[in-house]
Amino acid sequence: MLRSCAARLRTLGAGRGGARPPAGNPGPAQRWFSSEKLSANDRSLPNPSWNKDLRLLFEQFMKKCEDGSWTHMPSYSYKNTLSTQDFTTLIRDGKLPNKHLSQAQLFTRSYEEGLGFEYVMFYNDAENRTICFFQGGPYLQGAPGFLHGGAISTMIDATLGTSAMIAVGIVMTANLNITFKRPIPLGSAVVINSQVDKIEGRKVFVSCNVRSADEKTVYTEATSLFIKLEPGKSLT
Ligand SMILES: CCCCCCCCCCCCCCCC(=O)SCCNC(=O)CCNC(=O)[C@H](O)C(C)(C)COP(=O)(O)OP(=O)(O)OC[C@H]1O[C@@H](n2cnc3c(N)ncnc32)[C@H](O)[C@@H]1OP(=O)(O)O
Repeated sequence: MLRSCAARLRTLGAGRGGARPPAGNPGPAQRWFSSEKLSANDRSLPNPSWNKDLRLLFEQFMKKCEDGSWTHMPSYSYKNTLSTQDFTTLIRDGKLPNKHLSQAQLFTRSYEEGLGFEYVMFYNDAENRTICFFQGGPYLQGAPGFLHGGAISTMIDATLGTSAMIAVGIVMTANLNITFKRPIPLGSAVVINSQVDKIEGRKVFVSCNVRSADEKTVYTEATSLFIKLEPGKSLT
């Protein structure tokens, strides 16, 4: 099952809004999410810290991958990989601190198993949607017993950013507007349901809500603007 989802994922191009790479010439989006070489380190698969709800949601959506309507997205810590090289090559910015880059890894994958961000994302091509199932661990506490607002904002940014990247290629967050409606209990599984609302030139408008696993409680709502990066343009 895992293999069939990964195979479908590899057919995704650099994005609907952008040009798809020619066959046999994988584009950057394929490399970020492809499980070809790194599957042993895939952090989006269940581990013992996942609670019952997170496992159930994962299993439900892996089943939905079987008919090709949804795609499971592998996820890695991106320690000094091709992905970050793609990014630095794209923006051609000599001022990037290479000394730190050698130690860099993806923020949301930098905690030990169960302590920080445990999550998995699935993507629906026809509906333009990315869904993230997320369980915040004990190191992400804000108010006692609840998830820190910055932690949920991080996962919202990551989910919306993934939606935007699938749509157009490499993007950065230009703005992110969040309404916190209810606090999220630490250790509970939540569903971040995002969609691309509109693409205007390099601007990608995306939105999401965050609900409890049973969908009864709406915790958070957000809208965001991502900008597709212009090759060769310095950002600093
Ligand atoms: C990447 C490889 C990793 C691979 C691994 C994969 C990992 C799996 C994925 C996880 C996903 C993570 C997602 C996290 C994503 C971040 O965390 S990004 C970090 C936070 N964001 C930043 O640091 C961005 C800082 N800002 C900037 O660098 C620049 O302002 C931007 C956003 C790149 C835009 O700069 P620019 O390309 O020069 O664009 P610019 O020409 O100024 O504006 C273009 C248009 O957008 C409009 N615009 C720009 N900014 C705004 C704004 N704030 N409000 C409204 N309009 C705006 C302009 O008015 C203009 O409009 P038009 O005149 O065309 O109508």
